[in-house]
Amino acid sequence: MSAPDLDTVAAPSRPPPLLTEAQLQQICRQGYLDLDLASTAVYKDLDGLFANSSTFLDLPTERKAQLYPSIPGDTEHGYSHIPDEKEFLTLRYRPSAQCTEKPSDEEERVCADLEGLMERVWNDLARLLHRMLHDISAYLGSIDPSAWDPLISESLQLPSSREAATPTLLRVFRYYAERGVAEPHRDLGLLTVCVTRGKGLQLWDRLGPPSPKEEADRSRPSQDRWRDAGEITVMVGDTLRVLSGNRVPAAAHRVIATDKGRSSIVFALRSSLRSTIDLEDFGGYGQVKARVLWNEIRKSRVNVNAQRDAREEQIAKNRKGASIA
Ligand SMILES: O=C(O)CCC(=O)C(=O)O
Ligand SMILES: [Fe+2]
Repeated sequence: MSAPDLDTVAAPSRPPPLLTEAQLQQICRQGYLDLDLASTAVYKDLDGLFANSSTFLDLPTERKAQLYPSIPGDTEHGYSHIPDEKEFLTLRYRPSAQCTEKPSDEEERVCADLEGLMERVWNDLARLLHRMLHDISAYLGSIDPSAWDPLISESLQLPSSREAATPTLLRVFRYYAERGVAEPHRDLGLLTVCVTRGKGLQLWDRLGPPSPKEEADRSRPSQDRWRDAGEITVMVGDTLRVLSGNRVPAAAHRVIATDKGRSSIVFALRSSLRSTIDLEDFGGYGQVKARVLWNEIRKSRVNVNAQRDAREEQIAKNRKGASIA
């Protein structure tokens, strides 16, 4: 047989899979997956971001809040401080300089480095998760791998303004020693990457063998299925669970307090609220507005990063029926 004429051979319609069969099986059955990114460019940027965000978080609280103001009660963009628990900086779009007190040269340098790194990490992790969504769809067979494109195309690069933003976010956390926690929950979006320095993040193992206590009392699952997360974990969120027709579970996780405290970088890829989702592309019927789906999933949830009194109020409201998530 003669060699094919390469000029006439069509390029493959999508890249070869990033995840192995075993990794796809793991994430589709367990809802989470450890990733090794040590040899990739984004790993260096993640290291840089840990160092740089730590310099930023060492600034006085008042300065951090002035440099990256957040809307009161809204933890989804800007600097947030939960007294005695944790602090974090969230970006959903490129921040505009709006600091009322002029930044010092040193602050300007720290913020410019921080924003540059956050933008690079955003773009790289968005690409990685986009590719994972393709792989998961091809693996399941019921979802058109390109079905995700209209939901996430606006989130693949850090949006340039608040108007262009979607719910997708990148966040750097500092959990205080002995106090920093996040209650057990599932994320709302499609896929979340958690990069962790120090122990504290734990995932609920749906598949592990039952403990002797569970064996003894099968009606009451025990608490010992919490497993420490590895350095980089990708977790399934509830939007992906719903759009997969419950074929892929969302990962239950929590952060427990540790004596040293902990730092983490979290990138949560979530659907744009402007699209209409064609459920036929996901193996279902009809259409749903992305905003309606988002609101349904968010209903009765406790925002684990809200101020303590807001969380307690939400938990009390949900006490009859809904779970913390
Ligand atoms: O800090 C982390 O690694 C995870 C935090 C978390 O689960 C969340 O903010 O949803
Ligand atoms: Fe989470």
